[in-house]
Amino acid sequence: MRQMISQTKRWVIKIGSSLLTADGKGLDPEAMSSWVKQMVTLREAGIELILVSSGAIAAGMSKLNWDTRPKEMHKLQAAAAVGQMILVQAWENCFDQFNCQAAQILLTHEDLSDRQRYLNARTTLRTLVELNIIPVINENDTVTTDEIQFGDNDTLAALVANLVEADLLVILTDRDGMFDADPRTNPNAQLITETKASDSSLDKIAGGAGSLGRGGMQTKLRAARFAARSGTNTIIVGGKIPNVITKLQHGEKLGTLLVPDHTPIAARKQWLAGQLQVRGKITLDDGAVKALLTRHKSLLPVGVRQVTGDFSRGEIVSCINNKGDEIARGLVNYSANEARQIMGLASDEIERTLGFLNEPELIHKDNLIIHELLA
Ligand SMILES: Nc1ncnc2c1ncn2[C@@H]1O[C@H](COP(=O)(O)OP(=O)(O)O)[C@@H](O)[C@H]1O
Ligand SMILES: N[C@@H](CCC(=O)OP(=O)(O)O)C(=O)O
Repeated sequence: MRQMISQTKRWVIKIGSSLLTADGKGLDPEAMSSWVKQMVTLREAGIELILVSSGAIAAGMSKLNWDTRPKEMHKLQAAAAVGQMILVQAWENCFDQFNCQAAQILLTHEDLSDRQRYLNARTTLRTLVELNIIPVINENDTVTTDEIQFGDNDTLAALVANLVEADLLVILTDRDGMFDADPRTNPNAQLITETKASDSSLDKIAGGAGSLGRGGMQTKLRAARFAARSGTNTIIVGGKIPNVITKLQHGEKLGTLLVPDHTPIAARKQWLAGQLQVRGKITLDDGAVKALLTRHKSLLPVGVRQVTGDFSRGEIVSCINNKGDEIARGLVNYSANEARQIMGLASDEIERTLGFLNEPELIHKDNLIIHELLA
């Protein structure tokens, strides 16, 4: 299986805060330079590369002499604003040493949730990669709010992997990979070398973050599942292992490899599945559940029993069965109020009831993603 890694052509490499900062004492330029050296070699071997780098808040905290991570959003944002400059300068210096060009991209959730902005981001990234420039991505922390932030860069890296249809997502972190228990609390924990990203037994063993990072193993596992949607393999691995990137490229069995078990889903559905903000819920009757899950049909108003929440046409809603389990998610063709008026009706009654007809379906099958493909 690891030999397959040496055949891959497009990688997203994510480096976490806990790794980038030498124990919270600012950035670790030596480590950064060593990763850059390996990335440049990878690039020279014809592998396209995108870097997702955390560390702005940690670098800012160190510059401001703050010992503990603040809880308040505005202070985190101030630290990120200070730190992002330091971070990107440090990367620029490293890439410069190896005569390699890099570019900064700061993304917000909205850049990936709006279809037009998603397409723009994809084109820009592709252009940079074609120009042999290595994009260095971080979340645009200074302008995000609680509700819309990715929060952890594991999720961001996975959505970027979906965006560019990467073959491999490498998550470099401060542990050698994912262990069968949190190694902070269990010294006998064993490294998991390879499994399916969908393996549900992993849910129990992936714990939260250390003091600097945001997500811990939980968000790395979620990221691997997101990445699996575009057929992307994920390796969670220790960034301090000497020449770790080069070793992975040569097929060495390091870290935890999480493999997808689905064939890649179409780009539009990938985009849909990556949407984190659900605006409402639609409860389906049993017939509609079956039509969606087994016959891959569109959702018609006739199969709807209840509509909860306040959403507009074009927003994302969750489809639930009568037990409240989510079975699908999709882009809705009618607002919540309109959906309430037409639920239970045949499609040819929509126009008579509302006075207009957008579409005969409440959610078209092309805009619907069923639960097995959701995280
Ligand atoms: N099962 C597990 N295996 C490995 N590490 C785990 C596990 N559960 C929780 N962790 C914690 O996750 C931390 C890495 O995540 P995090 O602190 O968010 O780092 P990063 O900044 O690299 O994203 C590790 O330091 C470890 O303490
Ligand atoms: N965007 C933030 C990263 C958030 C974060 O802590 O992410 P991670 O260390 O990857 O869990 C920053 O640059 O500080």
